[in-house]
Amino acid sequence: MNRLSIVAANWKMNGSLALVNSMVSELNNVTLNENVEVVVCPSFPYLAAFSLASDNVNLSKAFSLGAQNLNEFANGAFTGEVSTSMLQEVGASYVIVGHSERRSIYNESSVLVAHKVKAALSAGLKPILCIGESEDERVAEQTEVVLAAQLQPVIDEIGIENFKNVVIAYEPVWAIGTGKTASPEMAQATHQFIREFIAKVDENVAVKLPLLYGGSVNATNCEELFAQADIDGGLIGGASLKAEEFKIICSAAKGK
Ligand SMILES: O=C[C@H](O)COP(=O)(O)O
Repeated sequence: MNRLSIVAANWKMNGSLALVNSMVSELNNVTLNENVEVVVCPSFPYLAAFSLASDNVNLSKAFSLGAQNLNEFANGAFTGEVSTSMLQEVGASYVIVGHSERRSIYNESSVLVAHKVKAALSAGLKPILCIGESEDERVAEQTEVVLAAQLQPVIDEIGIENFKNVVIAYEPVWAIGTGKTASPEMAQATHQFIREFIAKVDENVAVKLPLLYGGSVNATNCEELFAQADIDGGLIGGASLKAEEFKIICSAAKGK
């Protein structure tokens, strides 16, 4: 099938220059399976340092740099914001968009998320588009409705053909940072729904789309999760800050 698997580290508002340097040298020793890419997304101030440290050790091209957010405008009076060209200039090639923490804490709507996805793509950055339901929504059996409502504005904004440069991360909100991972079967069923949702619009795009799982992935549960037919790696929070554990997770990913 030849579908890329991706393990993406979302450091959130954690980390330090020391972690950047130690992580780069640890990652330099990881053996990845074929067709696997690892993306590290530290906070904005550490992007350039990560780039430089990777260049210094000549880190394999299978390791990429990503940002955790972007502004949808090219430049201007947006204090505290960061543009796509700035991200590119410091070496980022991916950017996380629509993480549930941005949606809930910073009130980012699915329409704004769609604009950010478009801005990322226009600048040649690959968006890692996060979608996921809350615990109440799952209990109310609204998961599929919620996911469809998060995906549709992006499809409308960028057109399905542009999903060939998009990565989707399914992260059930109730599993993020809680230690409550979705069971591999539950995660697989939801990933299958997402792939079929995209396939209804374009089957070729759906087959190649990397679908990552996020939510309390760790060294113990990663193998079983990544073995599921529609799970193409993970978006890793807490466990991505511990080099030894993150290395195990990276090695568990296999291209499909
Ligand atoms: O972006 C990463 C996710 O929010 C998962 O975080 P976690 O692995 O700490 O649960």
